[in-house]
Amino acid sequence: MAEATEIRKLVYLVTGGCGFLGEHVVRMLLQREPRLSELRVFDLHLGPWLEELKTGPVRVTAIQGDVTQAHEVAAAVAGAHVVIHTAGLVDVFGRASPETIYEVNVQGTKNVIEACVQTGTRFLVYTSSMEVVGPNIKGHPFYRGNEDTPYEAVHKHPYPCSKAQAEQLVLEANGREVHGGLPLVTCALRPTGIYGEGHQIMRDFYHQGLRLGGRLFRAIPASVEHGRVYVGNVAWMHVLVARELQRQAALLGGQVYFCYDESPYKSYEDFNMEFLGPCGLRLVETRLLVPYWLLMLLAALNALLQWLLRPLLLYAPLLNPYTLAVANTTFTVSTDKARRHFGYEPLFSWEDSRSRTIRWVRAVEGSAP
Ligand SMILES: NC(=O)C1=CN([C@@H]2O[C@H](COP(=O)(O)OP(=O)(O)OC[C@H]3O[C@@H](n4cnc5c(N)ncnc54)[C@H](O)[C@@H]3O)[C@@H](O)[C@H]2O)C=CC1
Ligand SMILES: CC(C)CCC[C@@H](C)[C@H]1CC[C@H]2[C@@H]3[C@H](O)CC4=CC(=O)CC[C@]4(C)[C@H]3CC[C@]12C
Repeated sequence: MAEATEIRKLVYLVTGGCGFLGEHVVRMLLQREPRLSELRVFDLHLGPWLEELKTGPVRVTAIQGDVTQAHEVAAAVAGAHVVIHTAGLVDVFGRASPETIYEVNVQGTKNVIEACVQTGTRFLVYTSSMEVVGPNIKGHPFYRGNEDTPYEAVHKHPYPCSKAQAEQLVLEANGREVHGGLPLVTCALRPTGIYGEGHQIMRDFYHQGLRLGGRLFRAIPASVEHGRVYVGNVAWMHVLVARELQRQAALLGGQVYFCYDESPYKSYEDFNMEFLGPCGLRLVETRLLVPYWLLMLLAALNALLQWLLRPLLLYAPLLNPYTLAVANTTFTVSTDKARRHFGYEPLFSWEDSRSRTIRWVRAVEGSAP
């Protein structure tokens, strides 16, 4: 017992800790970070599930707050040893304005960095995204690329632009002197498309399939490959990199790492069918019926309708020119940088990730869309 209290001395803060990824990071920290004494969970919207975590040996502090408010962030960061900054506005559908996306993703990240500097917090892990690299607006494929693969990263959409700016801020902050005189140590993780328990878009596809009588219609050629990564492995990578950042600051500081695991490379739709198939949906081949030019036209029409209807209502369908371009461009990563630098191995095998996700989709069955 004395030993346990001696070991438990670290305070971690997870921003966005009630989101899809954030919840997994929070739970993973409680399971796999034995040196944790307090876990602060900061989010705009706190989840009721946090209550059940408050009975364990780690003090779980729920903080309702907004990353765009510098004073709220500084208050939450003060006294924390490590910050894992996953909070972000993930919007590629036009639900939020570009200004709001920048405010949350860029200004929010600036606030987190400044809070670390002001309060003396030394270790910052940022959840970036593969989107900071691509796919680019030209639709160039990124095939089995790694952190050093040259790629023309040209973006226009506010989400990837904001993530790229925020990532750069985090990396540039590495080495800055924090309150107390020691250097800040930062790094960024770049997940590809995350899937697993709690994945809202998977839930939407599932309900859409149910509404269409158990069918989904193929829109994208099966030859277009996407890199996907299981949420539990992304969470595990955050826990591990946060730990190793403290041990190997010189090696890990200022670095970026793609998040990867053993999930197979497949088209976005074929990959989703790995889970939706066993839950009773089937993918109907419609390539001949829906040619790509027609999809582009529909996507452009959706964008126009979104713009025209904006004063009256929010029209934000899944299909728009940006999501179509991303869905239709091969983007896969193949790297071992995280293994070499901090000994990362996926915690969940593909089989395990798949069965956990299927179990979750089955549980979603019957729940309201
Ligand atoms: N979902 C995906 O496939 C990928 C996500 N990411 C990144 O991972 C991070 C987490 O994403 P998800 O869990 O998918 O999204 P999410 O929307 O489920 O979680 C984001 C969390 O941030 C919180 N948040 C948003 N604005 C906030 C604000 N102003 N102040 C405080 N909290 C705020 C939300 O309430 C939410 O709980 C994001 O930074 C995202 O860019 C990166 C790659 C892929
Ligand atoms: C109906 C269309 C033809 C197909 C729609 C699928 C799209 C909604 C999704 C295809 C690829 C997804 C993106 C990709 O996984 C990379 C991402 C990384 C992030 O950081 C955030 C999410 C996303 C942009 C993800 C969003 C949905 C897709 C565009």
